[in-house]
Amino acid sequence: MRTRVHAVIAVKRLGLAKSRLGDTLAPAVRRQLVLAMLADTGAAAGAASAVVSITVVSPDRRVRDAVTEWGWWALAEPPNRAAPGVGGLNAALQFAASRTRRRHGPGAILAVQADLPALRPAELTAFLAAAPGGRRSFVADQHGVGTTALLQPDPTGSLDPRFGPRSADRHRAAGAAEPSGEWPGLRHDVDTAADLAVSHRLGTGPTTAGLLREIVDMGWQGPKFPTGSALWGCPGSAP
Ligand SMILES: Nc1nc2c(ncn2[C@@H]2O[C@H](COP(=O)(O)OP(=O)(O)OP(=O)(O)O)[C@@H](O)[C@H]2O)c(=O)[nH]1
Ligand SMILES: C=C(OP(=O)(O)O)C(=O)O
Repeated sequence: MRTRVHAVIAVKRLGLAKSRLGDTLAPAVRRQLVLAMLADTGAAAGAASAVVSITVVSPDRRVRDAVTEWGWWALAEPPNRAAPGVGGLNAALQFAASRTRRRHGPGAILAVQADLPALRPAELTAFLAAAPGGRRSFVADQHGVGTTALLQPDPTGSLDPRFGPRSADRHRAAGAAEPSGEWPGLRHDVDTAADLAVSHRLGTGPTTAGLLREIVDMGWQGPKFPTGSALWGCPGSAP
């Protein structure tokens, strides 16, 4: 597919984000990590040649302030009482897609997860090139279970995101294509400490790398996890 693509990214409240890292990272570090991964993911997505805009939707003002500083468009998420949890993510992405088109006009929409710190622009470019023109396409995560990116190439078509548990199956069942490609950075989202170690090995973008360096300086031993560091909520909980 060769066209201009608008990327949309959703981030929940920093205090709630990446709860599966809660046993490993102190809350302040976890919040920093969420922002660092967002910075690297968005920068890599924006550096892909087809991507012409980045919009981040979040109920958290700190996320929106950071995004504005980085030069992307920050959208406040409307309260979504009808569909909390995962429904909240899909509703947030639909909202961002519709506002993006209202702002920029009709165009292809790419929903990208916010936690792909090892994403390379070339991977996204390869995915976009491999995606067929007439239907939605998605990228399954490293486990083949979740979804890291969903593309609606039709400039006026609904994104119809189905993120959440077993979302790869759900996108497949909804008729989305699954172009093949290795794309390790595009497939490796970070949910757990083990995922973080994998992304670290793949090579993260500069903001996540800088934060990980700081954490190492404070006691993290490379991709292994430290014991006894004040930064880690649960000493010895190595992946
Ligand atoms: N704006 C918005 N983003 C959401 C919402 N729910 C999830 N997200 C984001 O969607 C992305 C994918 O979610 P997950 O990979 O499960 O990340 P997470 O929810 O931070 O991680 P856990 O707390 O460990 O489940 C993350 O960037 C979340 O911040 C929501 O209701 N609104
Ligand atoms: C919401 C999803 O992400 P995760 O599996 O990272 O929670 C998903 O894969 O649809």
